[in-house]
Amino acid sequence: MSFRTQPLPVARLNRCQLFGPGSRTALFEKMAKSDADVINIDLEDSVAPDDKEAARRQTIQAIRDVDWGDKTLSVRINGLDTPFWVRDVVDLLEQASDRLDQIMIPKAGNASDIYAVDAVVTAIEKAKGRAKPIAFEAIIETAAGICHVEEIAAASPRMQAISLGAADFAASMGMATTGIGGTQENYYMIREGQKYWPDPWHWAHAKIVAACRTHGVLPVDGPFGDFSDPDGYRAQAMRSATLGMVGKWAIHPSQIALANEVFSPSDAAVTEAREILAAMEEARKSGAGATVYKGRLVDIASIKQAEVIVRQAELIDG
Ligand SMILES: C[C@H](C(=O)SCCNC(=O)CCNC(=O)[C@H](O)C(C)(C)COP(=O)(O)OP(=O)(O)OC[C@H]1O[C@@H](n2cnc3c(N)ncnc32)[C@H](O)[C@@H]1OP(=O)(O)O)[C@@H](O)C(=O)O
Ligand SMILES: [Mg+2]
Repeated sequence: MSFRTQPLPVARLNRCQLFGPGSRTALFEKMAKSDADVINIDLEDSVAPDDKEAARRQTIQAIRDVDWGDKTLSVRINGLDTPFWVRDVVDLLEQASDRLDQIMIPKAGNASDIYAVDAVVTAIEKAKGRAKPIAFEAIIETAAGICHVEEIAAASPRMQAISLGAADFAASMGMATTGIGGTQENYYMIREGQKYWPDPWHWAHAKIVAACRTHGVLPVDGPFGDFSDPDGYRAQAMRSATLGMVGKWAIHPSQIALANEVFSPSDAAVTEAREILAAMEEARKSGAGATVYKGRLVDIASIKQAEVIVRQAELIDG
């Protein structure tokens, strides 16, 4: 292990991030009552330009008036290339209550983008004496963002999560698809007349996980646009969980249970993880560094793998 140990991310559940436009006030109570761990009220791409002012005002009101329970409450501001983002940040910090936990920065391209938002947020927090510091999450959804994902993850102590925004990412990369997440029709291999569809987002997901784990940030899978395809959503979520992601966005309430299912370790997985830890403790007592568990090698690395599962289970059990 490098001398620089790997920091742990914030200890909170992030299995499902439910999105809803700040312009659709009728959804706020439904979002608050949902089983999502994180709520993202959107001021960006699900809000039409003419509705930006009203969406911002309605969102600030909802942060104050709606009972969001113990959810992580996050607002996606507009991109730094728009005329809206500064006013989004200033009004959220000056007018919304301390219930707001997090700001989501879309289309993050480099550390300077995070720095710019951090400078504005920090100044207003100091001016207002805000007790609870605002956390940040960023979306990697451009070619620049994936190239600079590590500096983005390290750009501020406020950084708590990073997601892949598949639609904008595909557009920025010039990918020949209009799909949002999941396998893509023309991205296949063929062998002996059989088609096999690999995951076109795999490399970006893996790069985001590596940057996040290096800097103690939660890696999260972004949207899956076809909410009439639960199997496709679940398959994408399971691939992301296997790669080390901790959750996935829901762009429709029907996706919440799917995300919670995939990103909550099964009872069998938790039992196995605890048994592996017990087997390794026995090995340690006998002075061994490796042992056999159900016919498989387990060694000190297996402890860390098992601890990931047990930690997640303990977060869920509260
Ligand atoms: C692409 C990436 C993104 O930007 S994703 C994030 C931004 N997008 C959004 O926030 C979209 C969120 N979803 C919606 O706005 C809606 O779900 C919908 C437009 C997709 C569908 O709405 P609707 O037709 O009203 O849905 P239903 O009739 O099926 O609704 C059934 C029922 O559920 C309630 N509902 C609908 N949506 C939500 C929601 N988001 N949260 C809570 N409740 C919701 C609806 O009111 C109905 O309730 P009822 O049964 O009580 O009537 C991008 O960044 C990238 O990848 O680059
Ligand atoms: Mg986007």
